[in-house]
Amino acid sequence: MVQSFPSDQAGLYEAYVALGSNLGDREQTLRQAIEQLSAAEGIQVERVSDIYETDPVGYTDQPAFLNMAVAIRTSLTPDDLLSVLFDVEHHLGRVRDIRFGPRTVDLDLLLYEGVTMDTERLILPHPRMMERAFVLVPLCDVLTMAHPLRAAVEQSATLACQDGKEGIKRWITIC
Ligand SMILES: Nc1ncnc2c1ncn2[C@@H]1O[C@H](COP(=O)(O)OP(=O)(O)OP(=O)(O)O)[C@@H](O)[C@H]1O
Ligand SMILES: Nc1nc2c(c(=O)[nH]1)N=C(CO)CN2
Repeated sequence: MVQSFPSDQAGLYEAYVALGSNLGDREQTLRQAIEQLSAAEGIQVERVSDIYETDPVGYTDQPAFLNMAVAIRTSLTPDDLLSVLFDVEHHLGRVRDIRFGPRTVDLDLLLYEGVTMDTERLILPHPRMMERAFVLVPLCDVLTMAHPLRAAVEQSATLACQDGKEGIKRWITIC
């Protein structure tokens, strides 16, 4: 089921995207990904998190990641937005082989307004976001104070970090 809620800017919806990279020049790749998102029709990048260096989670025999998140406004539907994320991954050389394995870049759609959906191609909110400090800590940077999920995200991020399962350190402060 898809639910949509009115946005405060006509025709533009608020969405949050997580980015990760652990192959090649990770920082440059993340910056290129954000440039490509900004250049895409129907997408405005509103806020950019700091970049964090994080221990690999899940499949651990791989290099450390750089992770970050962005808040965007978009006129695209969730499905069309996901297609843009796939295009950016493809342009930046993402090859899909090992699930949870190393990648030049990974872009996940975390939240799109108040939409909840569960299709074969797209699940919203992202099904694994609340258990991943490498997602939640950067997300806290770009969620506004007014966002209804902010307190829950902050609490989960704190717990995920305290558990000590995920080493995460601020790598570069963007602004
Ligand atoms: N919210 C979402 N954002 C991105 N991809 C999603 C989402 N929901 C479902 N998918 C689907 O998940 C599939 C696998 O995505 P991907 O290769 O990025 O997984 P992964 O990065 O290895 O693992 P994870 O999804 O846990 O980050 C994609 O083909 C996509 O269709
Ligand atoms: N630290 C970290 N670990 C991961 C990451 C990631 O982006 N950062 N992505 C994964 C697959 O989605 C699996 N594990």
